[in-house]
Amino acid sequence: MIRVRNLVKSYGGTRVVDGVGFEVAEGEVFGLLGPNGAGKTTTMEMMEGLRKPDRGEVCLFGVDGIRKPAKLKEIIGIQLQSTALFDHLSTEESILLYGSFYKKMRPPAELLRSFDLEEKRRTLVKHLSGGQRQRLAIALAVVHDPRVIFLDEPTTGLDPKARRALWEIILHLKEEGRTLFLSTHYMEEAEQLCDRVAIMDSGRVIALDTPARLIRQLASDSVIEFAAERGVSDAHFRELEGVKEVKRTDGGWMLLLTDNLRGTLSGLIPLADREGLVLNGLRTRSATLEDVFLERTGKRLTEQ
Ligand SMILES: Nc1ncnc2c1ncn2[C@@H]1O[C@H](COP(=O)(O)OP(=O)(O)OP(=O)(O)O)[C@@H](O)[C@H]1O
Repeated sequence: MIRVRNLVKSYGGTRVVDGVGFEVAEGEVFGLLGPNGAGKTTTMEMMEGLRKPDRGEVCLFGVDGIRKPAKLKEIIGIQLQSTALFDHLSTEESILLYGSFYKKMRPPAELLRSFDLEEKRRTLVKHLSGGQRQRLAIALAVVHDPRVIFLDEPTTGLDPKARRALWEIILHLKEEGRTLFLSTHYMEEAEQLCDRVAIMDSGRVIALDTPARLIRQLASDSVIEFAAERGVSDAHFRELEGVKEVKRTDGGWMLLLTDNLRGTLSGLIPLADREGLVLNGLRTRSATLEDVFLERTGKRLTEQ
């Protein structure tokens, strides 16, 4: 089990991690979800023994991560936001090199197979695609068969196909019984992969539960979005049947959070006619983790 208690880290008088704590069970996929700068990487690096917290406790499977960071090395695998790969080594040579850093090593052929890199065995790292590089970075993180794997925004910058391929790999690592700890700012990724998520904002955990329970706790189950137009006051929208909240995002969207999609829509159309609203980009969707973040912080996790 992983136990983190009251982690605190400041830079130049600013607390970037401000009393973070949670527990992660063995075999769980646990996600840290939050916008850029929320403190996800700093939290993870303190858990990995790479940064020293000002205060707090980290215990991973009985190892005190703060006092005994060297002991952590054999039980954790880390894929950093930009794992340093050697461009002039082949995929297989990279695996052999990283394996030589540890007491125990998984057979390279098995790793190449599970990460779908068999055909790229002799290919130099510099010739790999973004998705292949990322798969190699994770293969290198598990070369010594660790119990816990840390993945820092593993799919950032990948196209949807490569992202899905990586999700398969992450779920396979879970099936092998490993504990996975990942950070992401993609709510869909957190919903798909994580058993539980801690949502972070400004150095604090503002919500922690399974994605389904977090979404269920919302007052509204559906969202109506359209391009916001000036001139119509929010009060008009608040009066529509079912509307629980009205938000305008920095990106120029109007969001109506409702527990009665049909009722709100049937009031919205006549309102638009009356007020001369165009309702550009009108769409409806079920509530997501994005809305959990929005409800708790008043901000959007990712601007569209
Ligand atoms: N070594 C450092 N010195 C000073 N400030 C730092 C340092 N490392 C991180 N920070 C600041 O701490 C805050 C949290 O950064 P962190 O990288 O943990 O956030 P994050 O949630 O992982 O964001 P991202 O998704 O961008 O990686 C940011 O404001 C960042 O600028």
